[in-house]
Amino acid sequence: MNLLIHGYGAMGQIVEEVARTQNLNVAAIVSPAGGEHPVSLQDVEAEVDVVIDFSNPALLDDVLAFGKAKQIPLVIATTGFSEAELAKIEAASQEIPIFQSYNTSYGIALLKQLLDQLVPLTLGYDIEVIEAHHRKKVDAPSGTAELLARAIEAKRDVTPVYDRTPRREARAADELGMHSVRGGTIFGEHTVLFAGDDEMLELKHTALSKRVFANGALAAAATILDRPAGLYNLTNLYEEATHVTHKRL
Ligand SMILES: NC(=O)C1=CN([C@@H]2O[C@H](COP(=O)(O)OP(=O)(O)OC[C@H]3O[C@@H](n4cnc5c(N)ncnc54)[C@H](OP(=O)(O)O)[C@@H]3O)[C@@H](O)[C@H]2O)C=CC1
Ligand SMILES: O=C(O)C1=N[C@H](C(=O)O)C[C@H](O)C1
Repeated sequence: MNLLIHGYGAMGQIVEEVARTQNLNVAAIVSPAGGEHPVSLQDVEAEVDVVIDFSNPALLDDVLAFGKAKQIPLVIATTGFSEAELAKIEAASQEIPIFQSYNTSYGIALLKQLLDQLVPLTLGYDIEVIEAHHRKKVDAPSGTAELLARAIEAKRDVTPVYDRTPRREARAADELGMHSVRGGTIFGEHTVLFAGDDEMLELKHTALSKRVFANGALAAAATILDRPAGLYNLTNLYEEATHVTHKRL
């Protein structure tokens, strides 16, 4: 697998490190910051089989154009896309295989499976999503919090509420509160809180390093390499992703 890493910030650098420990060939690195690497996908000359993107939504058009021109699969792990940008990803996936997920850890895939089963049983409980990340994170709420919100919305008639500041009124039953904490070096915590009368139930995922995301992205890359065009995520790659992401580093 000749890998191209697009975005060479905190995650791009960890993907490179993990790829090398797995003896994968990092054929090219594109770093908008420059340095020793090309700053743009247009400058890549190496033979590439798959792209792993941990960058910024501003670069989405470049990533999709590159994948389509080369007819190679993309792993898009960047967060913070608008609905229009997600629609562009879906449209491009008609031409090439694209794995897109706001969280590439296996634990979040498991959490989503749990929510699919649990949320229909929680009528009468108020649901809130609380996420915490490092001080450098620019998007809020996290992509994962949005992913979890979509999973909850699919199973219960709730509407996300991002800010209660301008209101002075009691919480409605159909609210889905979304909360972001930023500070320090927190790798990523996501809690789904079910608050009932005189009791609370919490489902919580904690990333203990950034390697968990790199490992999942590499597993996704290996898995979609030979897939037909289409849009993939950890749910529809569930079976295949299981054994790969559980491999010990
Ligand atoms: N799906 C998942 O499991 C995970 C997703 N992520 C997501 O991946 C993305 C990257 O995370 P991380 O590596 O921590 O972030 P960093 O800020 O450390 O790195 C981002 C990279 O994108 C480039 N970049 C940022 N903004 C722009 C811009 N406007 N135009 C051009 N280039 C830009 C940066 O270049 P420069 O250095 O020049 O600014 C850098 O190479 C984020 O969206 C994050 O939420 C992160 C972890 C897990
Ligand atoms: O920026 C991060 O660090 C992370 N971003 C992703 C998100 O927005 O959900 C995934 C993970 O939580 C780390």
